[in-house]
Order: sequence, then structure tokens, then C-alpha cells
Amino acid sequence: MRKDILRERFNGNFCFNSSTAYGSLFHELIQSCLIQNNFTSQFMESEILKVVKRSIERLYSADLNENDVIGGLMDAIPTIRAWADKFIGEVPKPIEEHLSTSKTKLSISICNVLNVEEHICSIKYGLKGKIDASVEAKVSQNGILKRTIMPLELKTSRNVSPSHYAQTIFYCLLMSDNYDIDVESGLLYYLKIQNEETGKMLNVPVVPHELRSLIIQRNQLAWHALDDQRSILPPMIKNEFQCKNCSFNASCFLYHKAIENGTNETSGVVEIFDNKVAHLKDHHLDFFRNWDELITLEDEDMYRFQPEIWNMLASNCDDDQCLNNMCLDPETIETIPNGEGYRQFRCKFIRKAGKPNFVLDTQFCIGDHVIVSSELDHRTVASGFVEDIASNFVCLTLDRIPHGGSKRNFDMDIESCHSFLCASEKTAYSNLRSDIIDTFYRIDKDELTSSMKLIRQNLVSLLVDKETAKLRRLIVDFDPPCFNQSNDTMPNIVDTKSLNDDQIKAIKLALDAQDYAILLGMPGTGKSTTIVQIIKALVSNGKSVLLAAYTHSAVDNILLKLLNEEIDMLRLGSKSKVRPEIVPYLLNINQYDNVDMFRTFIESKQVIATTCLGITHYIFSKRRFDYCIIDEATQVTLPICVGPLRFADRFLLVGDDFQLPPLVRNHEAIEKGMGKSLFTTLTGKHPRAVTRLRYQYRMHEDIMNLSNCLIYDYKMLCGLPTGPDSFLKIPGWNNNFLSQFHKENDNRCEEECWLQTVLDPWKPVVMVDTDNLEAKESRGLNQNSVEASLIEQCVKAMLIGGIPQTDIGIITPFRHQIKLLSQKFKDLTKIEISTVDRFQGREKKVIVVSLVKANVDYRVGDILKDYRRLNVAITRAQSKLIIFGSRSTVSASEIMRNIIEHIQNAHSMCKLKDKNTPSWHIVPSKVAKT
Ligand SMILES: Nc1ncnc2c1ncn2[C@@H]1O[C@H](COP(=O)(O)OP(=O)(O)OP(=O)(O)O)[C@@H](O)[C@H]1O
Repeated sequence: MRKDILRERFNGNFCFNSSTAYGSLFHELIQSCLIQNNFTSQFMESEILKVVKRSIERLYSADLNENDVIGGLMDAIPTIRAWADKFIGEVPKPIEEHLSTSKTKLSISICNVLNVEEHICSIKYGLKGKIDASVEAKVSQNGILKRTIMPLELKTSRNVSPSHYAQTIFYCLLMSDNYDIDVESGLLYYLKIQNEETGKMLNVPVVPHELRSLIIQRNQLAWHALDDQRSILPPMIKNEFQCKNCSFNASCFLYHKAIENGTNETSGVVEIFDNKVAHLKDHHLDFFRNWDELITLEDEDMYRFQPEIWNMLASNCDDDQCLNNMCLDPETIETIPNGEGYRQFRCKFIRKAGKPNFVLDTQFCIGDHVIVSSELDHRTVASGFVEDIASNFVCLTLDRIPHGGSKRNFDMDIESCHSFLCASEKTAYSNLRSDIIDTFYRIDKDELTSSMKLIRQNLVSLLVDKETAKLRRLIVDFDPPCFNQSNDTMPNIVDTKSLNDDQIKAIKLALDAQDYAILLGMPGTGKSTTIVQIIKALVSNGKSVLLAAYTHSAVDNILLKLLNEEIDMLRLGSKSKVRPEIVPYLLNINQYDNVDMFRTFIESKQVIATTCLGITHYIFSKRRFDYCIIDEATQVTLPICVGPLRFADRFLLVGDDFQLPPLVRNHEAIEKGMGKSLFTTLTGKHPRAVTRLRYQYRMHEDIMNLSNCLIYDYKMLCGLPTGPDSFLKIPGWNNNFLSQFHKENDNRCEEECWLQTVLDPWKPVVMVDTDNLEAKESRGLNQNSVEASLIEQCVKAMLIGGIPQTDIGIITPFRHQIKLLSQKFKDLTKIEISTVDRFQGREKKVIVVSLVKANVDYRVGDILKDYRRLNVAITRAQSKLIIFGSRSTVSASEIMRNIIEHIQNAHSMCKLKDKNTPSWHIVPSKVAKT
């Protein structure tokens, strides 16, 4: 039971070993034979080759060779065939029973396969599980023949275990709930226990007294999982053999020592315990207790809405968390082959009944994780994330094609004949299609992601693993970092002519670091440029580099620059999250015929890039790196940062304390220090490890000084010349340029057109104040339609004036405003519209900022008080920054007041008159797609 609780909190040791790798391959093989109902040697041989080819990464991780594995699987063919000959078909054959009380022999045959890997969450029993195969079986006893559904559980262990019986009984409950029918027993098949030539097949009945004791255990487990019982784990099992081989032993022992005040004596397994945690001193245990508490606080916030998914009818949930009455359009289902061998499905859902503009009005946004369930019986059918959202549909990328679940067949009879329509992939598409059309779905936001488990696992690895001893000394004990004596020579490959002195100093420090270095740079000072030069130098010295950042966009930002330098690299991640230019560098597992080829490929890559949470990839069980570089390191909490650092000997953290902080939702966790990044901590502890970049090359001086006056106290210097070239040039700009947008005989705007002020090429910073207009935000949603229309006019005018779409970025802190703006510019897809967070590390010639907040109570919200987020927003523009907002409302934020004062002093405030409503300009609905 303790292991089950630990499994909910930690990833465990995620490396594949040979028995888990073999186990998963056997499962895939038998499941595919069951689905195809083909157990011929020829079919199995060809399936083995396919299964092994799909699993090259797992074999690499488990140190297995495909020929040995193929041999091992082929050796099992006679056993599987004998099992199938006996138990698959229409004629029941005698089977051994667990806890049999009957004198008469039971016979069983599997006559139909309903599903494989069926994922069932039962609200009724508070259980969830993935059933290896859901089957229909013919059962004969005492001369009575019945057809009944049951779970089939496949096992590759060499011993029968009581936990397998328990699992099978629970699966019977899950199936009962899912199919709304009593399931009296399940099947357990041990491939490797040779009591016959077939392996061992058992029938496991749901016996009332066993079920009672299992439900009691389930309730105890649920008690331990409660928030306020978190520190009380179920007792340790103290079994030498099991503890040694348990993949959760490190977290178990660490918990015992740090949280339960345990010792090697009380652990009951002295030697194994000491081997893992004897080295931990009091301050290590304090470190773990502190971070465990912070993560728990944050965890509670993330799980806040989870119960609603299961407890509330979709019609009672508000649109914020749940979309109900959704229909899947079967014509839109598209398979997305993923580079890593998994498949995903793109599906479009339309709401059958509801408000016409409902989807845009909801809290659902692109990138949100979602769970799709059938509306009728609340059965989970798929999970994934939002890919696109418009007024009348939502497009999801899902792990499987949703369907309404198994449907009863015409000959179904509760007593004697359980007969269902298959929902598995062998089902003819036409069946599935009608099933899809007939089903209504609910889509819930899934706040629960597995990242918390990984974060906790990072902490355990940091404190326990042998490989992280050095990292532990540096970031837990705060040992001072060491540097080689600098010999002042720079590798030839570094393009010193294009760099300034600060940047050259930063490169030297990074190359001299024996432990770590820190690169602190204000916006546009060339942090990513410097990172690229450091990577070039390291690669030319034969070193390997793991490049990571919190967001995919930050990772790809550096990779795009590396591409220009023709540096070879490997990008890990899913195709849907990666920039198109980087897609060719994604790992494509289909290219490798064998493990050696794959190993050679992986080991040949000197630069591997991923996000900080992407480190669960198989390759990290084998690969280590000379350096790890983390960009935007001020954006990640310590336990997330530790993830990639675990795999390298030295590291470089790059960032700026005054740009985005780590994303932490829980206020108490922030107060207790979770929002302080490792970057900030180490910068304070060991200033010797820090180099600073001061010259920025992105922004016109006026834009830079806005940030200087707010944050940097004029320490940021301009590396760019400030001649006429530094201003925005609108190619079509002339005295008559704006007249094309005004209606004939309508001079209400012409006499003093606001676009004249805003687009004036000699004004690099302008704020458009909407206070005189009816431009209020929508109630309850951070959305402002008048502001969006003004932005549409302004941006389209620039496009007509000849500014390319790719030069324009629109930033707003609110995701609902992004949805609205994306609608306005839906034909102009090269204009980037994004949150501040996604724009960090990026730049555009023109940046338009939509502040959205406009209300009579002057409520400005937290985001517009966040000086770091605002700093990022105003430092993305090279030549022109246009800010739209309600001066009276946003002035409630002190930092916004300062921005406004600075702009006012520069005479760059454009206060709209009430006649400047958006309709005074003729804006073509379509603009040439430059
Ligand atoms: N030494 C230099 N001389 C001239 N231009 C430079 C120099 N270093 C960087 N740049 C230019 O400055 C701009 C900003 O550089 P870069 O994107 O590397 O900055 P950054 O510090 O990573 O930005 P951010 O703070 O947004 O993350 C780029 O256009 C880059 O080409």
C-alpha cells in the first residue's frame, strides 16, 4: 500500500530494466494477437518484429539487444499458441480456479475481444485501472453454458502473487461499472509459469469476503491519499528482497528518514536503507521537508477542480471548467503520427445545443489539458489538449479516438449472454462512426498533470542518487563554484568580432567553470546570442551539451540560432509543440532498425535539447552530458531546474531576475519561497560565478528607456546606433496615407486621426488611452472587444502600409483576449498573437500590447501589477511599441502609473475622443497576406 501512495507522488525510477521491457513487449504482442484474433506462428513472428522495432528506445534504456529480445519472444510462440489453441474459441476448456469451492470443474473459452488497454475510471467504486483485455468468454459449469464479459490480465512474472488476484477482482468491479452488468470473475494468465505447455491460466472469482477485505484496503489507501494525511504513509513492508528491487525505495527511505524520523533500524532493511540515505545530513533532510511542503501546497492548488470532473453533472458545471453537449465530427478525425512512435488524433468537437458564441466565451484556451468523457455515463474516453478554439468549435489533440463505449448487441441477455459491440480498433469504422455520431461528450479541463510527480522525483534523485553527489554539494550545501585559471584565449570558432566585451567575458567564464557559471542579462543584451557562441565553443572542444528551458518556445528560440550556425542537434518533444523549422531535428524512432543504430545516433549527438519537464525521455536513463545550459532559468523553480541538471557535470544558468519568475499558483508556497529560482539563489550566494550583459541591441533607445526607468535604473545601455534607421519605416507612409481609411464626407476622424499619432514613424513608444470610449472589459472574462477592434484597425493599417505580418507581434497578458484577437486576424496567420510568457526571449519590429482591463471600479488584477511580466511585454519591440489600455483603470497599478507618466512626459500619449470609435475607419476584411 505504501508503494501505491508513493506511486501517486513520485515517478519512481523510470528506467526500463530487462524484465519490465520484456513484460511490456509480451503484452503488446498478445494484445495484438487478441485484437486480430490471429495466433498463427507466421502472424506472431511478423508482430514480434514490429513490436521490437517500435520499442527500440525501451530496449536501449534497458540495455537489451533486439536479437536477444526477438529470440526470447520467438521462444514464447509455442506457449502462446498452445494457450490460444486451448482458450481462444467457442469451446470452453477446463481451467484452474483461485479459491475454488465448487467440486465441479469450470471450463472457459475466450470468444470475443471487446477492447485492449481499456482505461476505466469508476466514480462508483473510487477505482481506476487499465485492463489488458476486456473479453467475452463462454463459461461452462454444472452443465450450464453462459456467455459473460470478464477482464483478462496478462502477467510475465514467474510467481503467482496475491496482489494479482486483488487486481483482477478490482478490474471485475471496473468492468461491472463500465458495462453496467455484474462481472463475477476475471482471468489471469501467467505466460512464464509452465505448469502445462500453455503457461498458467486461472479463473479468479469475485468472492464476497475477499472483496470486502479488498475494499477495506482500498479505503485505507484513500485515507492515506487525503490532503491532511499526506505526511502519514502506510507502514513499510521491511522485506529485504522486495525493498531491494522496488523502484520506489529511494523515495520510501527518504520519507522514512526525513518525514517519519526513521532510522536504519526502524526501516527493517538496514543495509539497503544505509546504502541509499546514510549520507544525508540534517540540512539535507530540512531541504527535503521544506520542498516537500511547498510542492504539496502547490499540488493542492493544481488539484482544486479535479473532484468536479467526477462529482458534478456536466450541466451543473460552469463553462469555465466543462464544455457539455459536445459532438465529435467524425469527418475531422485525423491521425497524427508522432516522431516518437506514439499516435495522437486530432478531433473537432461542435456543441449541439448552447449559445452560438459559447466556446470563445469559456475559460478554455489553446494548450489546456483536457479529459473527454461520454456525457451519458460519464465514462472517460480520451485525454489530450486544446489545439484550436473558435466561436463554434474546439479542436483537440487526443491520445485515442473517443467513442461512446461498448454498446449492447441485439442478442444481449443479462443472465446468460453478455454480448457487446466491439469498441476496439478491429471494429469496422462504420460501426465506430455511428457510435461517434450518437454520443454526446463533455470536455473537462484537466488541472492534473504528471509534472508534480516528476518534480518530487527530481528532489529524491538530487538527494539520493550517486550521480548527483556533486550537484548536491553545489546547490544544497552551497559549496563555492571553482573556475580554471583563465588563459585569456578564446576558441577560434567563437565569432568575437560580433560580440561585445561583456559577452566575451561571459563566454570565458562559462568555459572556465568547473562547476557552474551564471549569465545575467537584461532584455535584448544578447543572452541567447552568447549561449549559441558558448555551445559552438563547447562542441568544437568535443564536449556534449544538454540545452533546456521551461517552455518549448524558449528552447526553439536558441535552436533557431544554432541552425544558422549549422550546429547539429537533436530535439526531444512532440511535433505539435515544436516550431516547424525545428521539426526535422526531432527524434524519429522509425528511422532505426536496431538498438546499436539508435545508440550510435544518440551518442553521436553533441547537442540535445528539451524542456525542463521533457527529461522523462528514455534516453536520459543512459546519456550524460558535459554541460547543461538552462535558458530563461529565472522562470523555473528549483526542483524543476534540477531535472536537467541531474544529467550533466557542469552547468550554466542564463536569465534575468527582472523578467518572468517561476510560475507558482499557491500564494502560501510563494510566500514560503517556492517562487525563488535556483538562478536567484546562486546569484546571491556566489556573485563570483555571475557575469552581466549590459548592452542591449534590440530596442530603440526610447523603448529601452521605458524599461530603464521602471526597472533597471538606467543601467541598461544601448548598443545600437540611434540614427533614422532605428525608427519604424512604413513604406507606404505619406501625407495621404490615412485618407484611404476614412469614409467619404465623414471627417470625424480625419481632422485629427488617432492613427496619425499612433503610426507616426518618429514615435517609437505610444500609448492609446481608451478612457473616453465605451471600451469596457467583458464582465467575468478578461476580454475587451473595443480594444481588439482598435488594434485590428491599427495593425491592418500598418500591413497596408507595407509592414510584413512577420514583423508584428501582439501581446496581451490575458488568454481570452488572445482568442478574440486571433479571430480578428484569422486570415493573417503570420502575425503572432500571444501571452507575455510565450513572448519571453523573442523580438519583433512592432509590438502591440493589449492591456484589456477597463472597468468602473478600477480593478486591475494581479498581472498588471507584476513588474516582471510588464517588463517582458515592453521589451520585445525593436522599433515601435504601441500600448492600448484604459488609463484610469490600469493606473491602479503603481508600475502602470510609472509607465504612463514616462510616456506622458515623452508626449506620446494618444487619448482617444469618443468619436474615435473603431467604426470610423474602413478596414478591409482581408488584407494582402504579405
Ligand atoms: N554584440 C552584439 N552586437 C550587435 N547585435 C547583437 C549583439 N549581441 C546580440 N545582438 C542582437 O541583439 C538582439 C537581441 O539578442 P538576444 O535575442 O540574444 O537577446 P536576449 O538577451 O536573449 O533577449 P531576451 O532578454 O529577450 O531573452 C538580437 O537581434 C541579436 O542579434
